Amino acid sequence: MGTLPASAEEAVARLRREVGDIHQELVRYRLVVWTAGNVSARVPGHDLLVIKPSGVPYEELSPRDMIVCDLDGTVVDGELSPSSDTAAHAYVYRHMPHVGGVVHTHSTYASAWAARGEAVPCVLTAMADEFGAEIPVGPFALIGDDSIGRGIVETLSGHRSPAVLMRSHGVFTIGKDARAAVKAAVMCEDVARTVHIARQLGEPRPLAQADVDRLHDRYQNVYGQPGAAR
Ligand SMILES: O=C(CO)[C@@H](O)[C@H](O)COP(=O)(O)O
Repeated sequence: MGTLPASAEEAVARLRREVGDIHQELVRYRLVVWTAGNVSARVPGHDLLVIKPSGVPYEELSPRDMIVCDLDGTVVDGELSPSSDTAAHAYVYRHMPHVGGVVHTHSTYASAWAARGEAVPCVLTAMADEFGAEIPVGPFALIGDDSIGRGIVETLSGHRSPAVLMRSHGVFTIGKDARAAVKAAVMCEDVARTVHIARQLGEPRPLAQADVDRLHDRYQNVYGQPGAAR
């Protein structure tokens, strides 16, 4: 096991609290059952990430349980085993330097689209706002090496969406920080549900690309309070 640089200790302590606490949002928004989801955050200025421990019930998570890993997924600081998706999170951080947070869930409606290997079409203004496009499908990949991370990066690189439906598996989202990635996971499940319901009654109508662009620009740059997180 490596050693945690002294220069990272303050940021790690903060991220252990934030990452531990934000897992409750997965429960609150019903994105997970049992322990089937995880959140990580990049440690700014360091090739390190903070991620939840594998298989620990969310109600038992505490800041000291959070694991610090390097961007190869090797544990640097922590007593427990890191999430089984650590390799995927680490791969994303290595190959997408703008990403500060990664989330994985098996949320029901989004995972149903993943089971069909079908992208969620951009047919709602809320999708244009948050995703700026369809929510794409990534390749089927087995857990245990860089396959899932590679599929996430190959699908989302150059794509507006912060969410990808990994075929036959579930949702991975990215964001500038863990909160942004969690929000993307919440919104992904919401629109996956709405579009699924719409499709039971007919074919949803597509949005014009120009309208998608305008809506996305407004939401990403104007919506909410100046300087506040969206
Ligand atoms: O999809 C899988 C396993 O197939 C994982 O995402 C688990 O569902 C969550 O694993 P931990 O983060 O608790 O290790």
